[in-house]
Amino acid sequence: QDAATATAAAAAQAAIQKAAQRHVVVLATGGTIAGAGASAMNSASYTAAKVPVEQLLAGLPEVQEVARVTGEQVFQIASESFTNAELLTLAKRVSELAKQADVDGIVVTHGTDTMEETGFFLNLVVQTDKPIVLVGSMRPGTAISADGALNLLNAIGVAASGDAAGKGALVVMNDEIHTARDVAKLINIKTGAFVSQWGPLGMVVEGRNYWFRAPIKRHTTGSEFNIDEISELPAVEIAYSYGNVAPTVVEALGASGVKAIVHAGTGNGSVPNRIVPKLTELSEKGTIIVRSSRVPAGFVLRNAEQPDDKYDWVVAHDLNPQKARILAAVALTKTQDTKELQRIFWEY
Ligand SMILES: NC(=O)CC[C@H](N)C(=O)O
Repeated sequence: QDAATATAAAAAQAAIQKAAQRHVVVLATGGTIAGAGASAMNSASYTAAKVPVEQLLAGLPEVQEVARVTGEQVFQIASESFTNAELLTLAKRVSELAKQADVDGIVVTHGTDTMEETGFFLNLVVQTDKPIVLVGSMRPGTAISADGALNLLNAIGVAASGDAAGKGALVVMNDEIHTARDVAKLINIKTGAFVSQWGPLGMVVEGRNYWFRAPIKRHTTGSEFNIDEISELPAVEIAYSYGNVAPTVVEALGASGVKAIVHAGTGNGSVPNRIVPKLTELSEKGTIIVRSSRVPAGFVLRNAEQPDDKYDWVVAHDLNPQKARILAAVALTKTQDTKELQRIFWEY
């Protein structure tokens, strides 16, 4: 028994040492994980995107046991202010690093507000099997029970582990490993903010990954999209529906010349009677209409609630409106054909 225990302990130690030799690059973009508040009591009132990556890593000496880590400050912003320009810059940098033989994994520190959008974008366009792990925090490092340190340590550990390879872009938060494709920020204020409606892929406990499932949708090396060939993203905007919604927003979006409108519909992607003729008019003129839902779980069925075949609309499958925006923009870099766009929405 003792011999077996000693052998297992030695094997675990050897695995840790091997992982510690792996090189993980931390690309820092800002958010609460780099936030600072006035006092330890400030868990929700603070300034995001203050602390530079060197300081984040210096405050976490434990990472040296997990990987050889280098930091790079890409941006220092709150993630609600991300634009397509930041998405492109970041994805191109991730792609470059992934091609380097001396890089084993990439971590992106990010504000939590739009982490699901950036994560899904990287999942779609970076052609690599190396782990890409997004991480953030809900409390700034200055707060009591700040969650950033363990989240970052876990993210670096996942990025350094061989077992995270080939699973696409991941989000590691609150001890859970999620596919960036499924995960969404569904709770604000609380540290358990991120939920995947189809469940997390696994958990990290005491530096070890425990996997329970793998993504089935196309991503990274299985994707037909490549950031190295994308220099611009077309304008795609979201129109939100609710009782008494006026056609003003849809009309303004149409007039602005957007390439696609994601309709964040009610229920199963239902569209108010006043909005339907506005959207059909736009799709007849060539604007792509993607029917999504403001309901955070479930999925939109083609030709249920609205005759998508007749109107030549696309349904967003289970993607929430903000993720549907990302996929529509990426897909439109390759095709304007609605049948092709619908295929892409089923497959990714
Ligand atoms: N918890 C957070 O990271 C939110 C901070 C900020 N709004 C952002 O998304 O960057």
